[in-house]
Amino acid sequence: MEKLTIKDVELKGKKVIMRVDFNVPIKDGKITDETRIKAALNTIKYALDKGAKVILLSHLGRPKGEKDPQFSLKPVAERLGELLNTNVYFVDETRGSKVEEAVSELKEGEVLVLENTRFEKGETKNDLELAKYWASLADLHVNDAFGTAHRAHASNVGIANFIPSVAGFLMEKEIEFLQKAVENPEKPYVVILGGAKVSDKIGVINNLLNKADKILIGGAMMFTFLKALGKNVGSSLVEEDKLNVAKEILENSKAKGVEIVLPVDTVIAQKIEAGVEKKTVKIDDGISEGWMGLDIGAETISLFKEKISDAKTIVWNGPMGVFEIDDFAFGTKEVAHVIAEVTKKGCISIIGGGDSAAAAEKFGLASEFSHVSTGGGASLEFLEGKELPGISSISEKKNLNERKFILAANWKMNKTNTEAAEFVSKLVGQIKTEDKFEVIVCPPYTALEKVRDITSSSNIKVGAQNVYYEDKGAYTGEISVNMLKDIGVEYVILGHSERRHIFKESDGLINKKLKKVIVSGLTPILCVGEQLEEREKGLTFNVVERQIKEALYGLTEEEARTIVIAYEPVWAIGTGKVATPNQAQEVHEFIRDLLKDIFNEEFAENTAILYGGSIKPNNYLGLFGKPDIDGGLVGGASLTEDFVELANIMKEIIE
Ligand SMILES: Nc1ncnc2c1ncn2[C@@H]1O[C@H](COP(=O)(O)OP(=O)(O)O)[C@@H](O)[C@H]1O
Ligand SMILES: O=C(OP(=O)(O)O)[C@H](O)COP(=O)(O)O
Repeated sequence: MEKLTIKDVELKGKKVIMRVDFNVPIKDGKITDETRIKAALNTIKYALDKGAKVILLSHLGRPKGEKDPQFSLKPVAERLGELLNTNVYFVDETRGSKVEEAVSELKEGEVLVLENTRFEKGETKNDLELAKYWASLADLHVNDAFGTAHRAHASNVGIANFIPSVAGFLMEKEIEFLQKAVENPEKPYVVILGGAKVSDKIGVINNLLNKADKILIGGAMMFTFLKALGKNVGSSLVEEDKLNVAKEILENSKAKGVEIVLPVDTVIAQKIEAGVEKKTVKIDDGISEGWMGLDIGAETISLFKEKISDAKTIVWNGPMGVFEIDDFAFGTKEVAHVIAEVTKKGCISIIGGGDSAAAAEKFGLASEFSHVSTGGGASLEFLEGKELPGISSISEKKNLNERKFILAANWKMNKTNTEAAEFVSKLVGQIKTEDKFEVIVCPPYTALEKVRDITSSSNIKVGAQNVYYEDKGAYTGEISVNMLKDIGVEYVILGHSERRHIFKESDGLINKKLKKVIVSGLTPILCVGEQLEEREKGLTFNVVERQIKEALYGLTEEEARTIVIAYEPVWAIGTGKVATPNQAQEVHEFIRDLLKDIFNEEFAENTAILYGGSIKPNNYLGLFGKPDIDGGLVGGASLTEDFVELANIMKEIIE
């Protein structure tokens, strides 16, 4: 599954709330490394050039949910204006009238920075009320904050519950490079780990043991491994509680045929300070008490160079020594140079880590790498194979050969024949699906034939909103399947919540209707969904499971194969309340797993599961961007030209 990016959506005139990671080091009010600001410029400029009204959100440092001047984004906003060479508005608030006024005055092509998101208590708690507020300021969310992707916060994750969230260019690039390193790295694949803590990197090492050919370990973390091997490491930085873990990793690496390369010499000193006495000792000779290893030695640099020389993929996380002090920067510098050299020969080299990136910048080598990640923790967790919440919350592109996608209109008891003919004639002229998805219009019975006549020259199909299961007879007011087939109807909605709760249709009756529709060669759209009090009692899955099992009772896999399912939470139908994309996805996933249990994996994967309930153009991308939502059963919005906009949204994101 690929993520939707800013390039896949319309921006002109839209209010775009963009989450960036401007968490830059600031000393005495001065930004000491602006890598992260520069990394976001492409996306910001693109949005502005397309005529969007851009509202930037970011955190800075770790204020504890209250205003703290030392963490104000004001200096960042000023620097951004210089880098963009344009006026950047700044509001020293995170919500309220000043924010709303500034947003309302924003013109196309202008940018506004709001104050530090972490001045809000709800930010780090992923408070949905706060997320909903920020979402209310805009039409679209662009997530370009890769460095924050391992955090599930309101401004990068919660917000995606309320408006569509797409990836910015930085996010897209980070995912592309790190995915390559995790999923299908070209070999030989060499991982170089350093930095201060084994505990930070254990997950990476264990995950990469399944992929890497060699893992080179420097930095402070080498001493935990060396001590685990019985070496005397003096007063070097060791994580005593990780000695067994280190032993396990060394054992695992042998079992997996991965070569773990440890330093053979180290530069030692008695203090971490510039200008102190230092010397190089062989690891096998041991380090005296009071001395600590602060860099890898010359022999180790040669050894690492030889191990790196034929690499086709390199991931580097963590400096080889205390690179901030020149006395102990040589190992990091030399390793960076070697990586730059092999990169020139076609190796894919990725730096994943804030300090490693800073080291590359320090030696003027950052541009020599294939990719320098802007996220330390985020790239680490990505390399560990973890799912990052700030990535999974971004809407996904849909792939044509995945399964059938459908946009269905349930007009309910609306539109006379004349109104129906007039409206559907417009739809025929405006809806172009490019064969990417099915469009079905379900008018009242009285308009079925007329609508079928008008749509027969298009690829819009027609469906009924109900049917009876008998072929004919004394069933006043009912319609038979044959009557529908006779006028070219192909789909039938069954079990809609209004049929169930207003007209008291039972699961048993729905089962009979479903069988009749299927045996007659029409396609059923089976509606299921819980009522508010059932959801509040935590019975959603129980209700949906019962409705599906009862409806499918007695049907073989072959007979049920054509079925379409529509999950319509009753509390969201016609109420203006819409299930959040995550709420809907959760139930869709449950339904797909239930179909797997009832029939099999293939059946479940091939069944279209539509969402229904207050779908509107401003929430549809977020819903349809979820992996198990295959389209919509649209009520109110299908009676207006919003329906055309919904079709256009689907066209944009199905590739
Ligand atoms: N031998 C060492 N002894 C003590 N600290 C070290 C040593 N080698 C590296 N470090 C420290 O490790 C820190 C960076 O580690 P880490 O945060 O894991 O890197 P990254 O941010 O790239 O993931 C640096 O501040 C560096 O000074
Ligand atoms: O600097 C960051 O992470 P990193 O130090 O792991 O690169 C991100 O901006 C996240 O900040 P946080 O770790 O305070 O949540």
